[in-house]
Amino acid sequence: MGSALLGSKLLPLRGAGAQRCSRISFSPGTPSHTQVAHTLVTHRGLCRHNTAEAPQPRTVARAEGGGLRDGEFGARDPFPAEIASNFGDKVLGNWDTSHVIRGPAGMEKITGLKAKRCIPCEGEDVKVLSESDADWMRNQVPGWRLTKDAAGVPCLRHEWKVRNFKAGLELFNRIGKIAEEEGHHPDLHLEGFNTVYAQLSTHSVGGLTENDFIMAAKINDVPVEDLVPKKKPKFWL
Ligand SMILES: C[C@H](O)[C@H](O)[C@H]1CNC2=NC(N)=NC(=O)C2=N1
Repeated sequence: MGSALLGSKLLPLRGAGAQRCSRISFSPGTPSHTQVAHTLVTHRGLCRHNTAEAPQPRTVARAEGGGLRDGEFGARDPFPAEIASNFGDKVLGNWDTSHVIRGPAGMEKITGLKAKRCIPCEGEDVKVLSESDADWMRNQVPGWRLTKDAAGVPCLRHEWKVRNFKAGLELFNRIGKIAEEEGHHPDLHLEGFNTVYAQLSTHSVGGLTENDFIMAAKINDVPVEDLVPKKKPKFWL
């Protein structure tokens, strides 16, 4: 079985029958997706499927410079067996499923919303986002959904089930710490002793701004494993 090196992750490649992989590349995301330099690898080796054949010499994947060669990066070409299996009709998602291409681990620390800081809400640079911009940016804050608050103002909302009331207060504190650092504050609710929800909108302009998405991305990094109910191990008999 061959493998490819992307950043520091080794990706297993499952060949369907013996194939010589010349190059693995990755397809472009949505046009406005920030195309960042990926470590493009070339994989020279034999992607083997049946192990009956004698093992062939396999060169180690070699990482090349971060440039996007030939202007394309995308999923590797499908193997004949994958085409024959009609895999195109069986993949998950609908025609409009938007696939977010993730860069190598750690990249979001230097790009994207998490690396940004909120700007003063009263400044003239604070712009209300259009519905389509808000909808596109929502892709970068998994777990948050676009809705409206009680006053009908567009906002981002995230809900957590916590172990108990005390855990809910602790979650408030962890989120509050970020809000104080950023000078941008969510509305926090703790209901029924174990349901926390946060709503983000920019009150000074009565709508959603980039500040709200920056906060949502940072709140997504808050550790909650010790606050949410322990996952019960599932045993399938
Ligand atoms: C002076 C202070 O920066 C402003 O009042 C900030 C505080 N936090 C804020 N948080 C949110 N969500 N919206 C605001 O308009 C806002 N304004």
